[in-house]
Amino acid sequence: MSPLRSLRSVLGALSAGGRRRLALLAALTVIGGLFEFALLASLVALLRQWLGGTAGAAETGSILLFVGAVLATGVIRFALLVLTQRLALDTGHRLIVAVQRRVLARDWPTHVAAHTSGPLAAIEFAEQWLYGVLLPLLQAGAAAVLALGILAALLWYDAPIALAAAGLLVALFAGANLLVRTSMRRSGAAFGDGYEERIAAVQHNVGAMRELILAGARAAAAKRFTRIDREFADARTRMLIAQGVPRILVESVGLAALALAAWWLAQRGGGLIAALPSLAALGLGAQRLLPLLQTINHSLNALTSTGAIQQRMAAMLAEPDLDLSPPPPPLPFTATLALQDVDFIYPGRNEPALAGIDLFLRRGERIALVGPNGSGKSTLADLVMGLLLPSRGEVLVDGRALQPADVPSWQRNVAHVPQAPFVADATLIANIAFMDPAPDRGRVDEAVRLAGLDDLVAALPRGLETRVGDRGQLLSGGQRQRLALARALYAPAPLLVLDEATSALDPASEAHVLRALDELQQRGTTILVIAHRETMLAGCDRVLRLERGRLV
Ligand SMILES: Nc1ncnc2c1ncn2[C@@H]1O[C@H](COP(=O)(O)OP(=O)(O)OP(=O)(O)O)[C@@H](O)[C@H]1O
Repeated sequence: MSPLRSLRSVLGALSAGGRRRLALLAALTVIGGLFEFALLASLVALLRQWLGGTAGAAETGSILLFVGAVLATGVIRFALLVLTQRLALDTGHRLIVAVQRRVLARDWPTHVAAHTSGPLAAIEFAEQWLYGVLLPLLQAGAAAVLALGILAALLWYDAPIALAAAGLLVALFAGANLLVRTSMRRSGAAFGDGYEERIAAVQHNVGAMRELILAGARAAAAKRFTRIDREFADARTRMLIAQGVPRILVESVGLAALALAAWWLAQRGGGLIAALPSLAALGLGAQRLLPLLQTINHSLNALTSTGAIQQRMAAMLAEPDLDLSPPPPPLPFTATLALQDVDFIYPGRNEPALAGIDLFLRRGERIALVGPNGSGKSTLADLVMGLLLPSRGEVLVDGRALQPADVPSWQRNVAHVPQAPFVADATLIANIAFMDPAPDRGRVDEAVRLAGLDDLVAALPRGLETRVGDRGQLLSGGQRQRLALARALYAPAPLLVLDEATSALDPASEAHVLRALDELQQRGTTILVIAHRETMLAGCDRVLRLERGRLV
C-alpha cells in the first residue's frame, strides 16, 4: 500500500467528528500560514518604503499594518498552539481507541492466531504517526501557503532570480530525497519490526521469569534483549540520519548558491550597491523560504520513513470495528443442545481437529468429555460455546441451527472455567464479579461458597478486598482455579463448561466442587465437564470419549 493510500485509510478510521476536527485543525494551520505571509508582506512593504525614502501618511499606514499583523499573528499563533495540541492529542486518542476497539472486535480464532505485541505496539505507532506524520503534514500545509506567497512576491520583484532560486531549491530537495529514499523506507520498516520485536521480548522475559531463573538463562535473555534493542536503535538511528541528510545538503548548497548569486548580481551594471535591494529580497526570501521547504520536505520524508508503521496501523484499522450496542438478550435454551455431523479444521492444519461429531445434550444434563491430549475436547467445548464455528455441520439450540448472528446471544447462556484462567491484577471481588461495575454482594458470597473459596476469604485480613497480584500470582494454582469457578458461578448461566477446571485442586476441594455441581444441576444447569481425572466423572449422567477428533 502506498504511503498516501495508507494515510487515507488511517484517516478514514476516524469518526466523522474526528475528521471534522482534523479539517478544522488543517484550516487553522493554513490561516496561520496566511497571517504569517501577511506579516512578512507588510515587513517587506515597510522596508521598501524606508529604503525608497517615502515618508508621511504611507509610512504610518505601513507601520500600523505591520503592528496589526504582528499582533494578529501572535494571537493566531497562540490559538493555534492550544488548538493544535488539543486536536492532535484528541486525534491520537481516537486512533488508539479505534485500534483497541478492533482488537476487542476480533473473533476467537483471529485473537488466538495474532501476536499480542501487535496491539501493544499499535499504541506507540499511533503516537509516532501523530507526531511524525500528521502534525508535520499539517505544518507543511501552512508552510506551503507561506512558501507560495513568498515565491510570488519574489517573482514579482525579480522573476529571473526568483525562478532560478526556486528551481535550484526544488532540484536540491528532490535530489537529496532520491538519495536517501531507499534507506528511509528500509530503516522505517526495520523500526516497525524492531518495535514489535522489543515488546515481544519484554513479554517473553516477564512471562518466563520462573523458567529463566531455574534454567540459569537470565543472562542469555538479557543478551538476546540487548541484540534486539541494538538492532532497533540502529534502525532508528539510520532513519533519523536519512531524514536529516536533505536538510544539511540543501542548506550548504543553498548558501553556496546564494553567495554565487551575490557575486553574479554584483557583476551586473551598477555593481554591488545597485544589486543590494535584489540581494536583500533574495536573502530575506531564502531565509524564510528555506525552513518552510525543510518543513514540507520533512513531512514528506516522514510519510516515507514511517510508511511501514502507517501500513500496520492501516491494516489494523481496516479490521471490523466493535459493535458498541448493549449485549443482546440470551437466546432461549429450554430443552436441547446438539452438534450435528460437525467437522472442525483449524486454519493451516490438514487434519480436522474434530470429524463427524454428533452430540446431544438435554437441558439439566451433566456430561463428561474424556480423551487423550490433543483429541479435540477443548475444540469441541469451543464449538459448543460459539467461540469456533463448525467447518461443516451444525450446532442446534432447541432444535434451531445456530447462525453466526445468534452467537452473541447464545454466549449469554454460557459460563466457562478454563484450566488456566485469566486473573486480573485486582481484588478478589473484582475478579469474581468480573467487569460488573456494581457487584451484587449476595451473589458474590454465594459464588464464593459454591467454589469453596470461603475459607480463604475468611483467612485474609482484607477479605474479598484483597488484591491477587498480576495474573493472580499471589494466589496458589488451586485458589486461582476456584476463583475462576466463582467467577463463572457469579453470573448464573444455564450452561456451565468446565475445561480441566479442577486439575489443580486437592481431593477435598475437588469433592467440594462436585457437591457444588450437584447443587447447580438440581437448579437446572447443564454441565459439560472436560476432565482427565476419574474423580470428576462422579455424578455425570454420561461419559463421552473423544479419540483423534472422533467420538468413540
Ligand atoms: N488454535 C489452534 N490452531 C491450530 N491447531 C490447534 C489450535 N488449537 C488446538 N489445535 C490442535 O487441535 C487438536 C485438538 O486440540 P484440543 O486443544 O482440542 O485438544 P484437547 O483434547 O483439549 O487436548 P488436551 O487434553 O491436551 O487439553 C490438537 O491437535 C491441537 O494441536
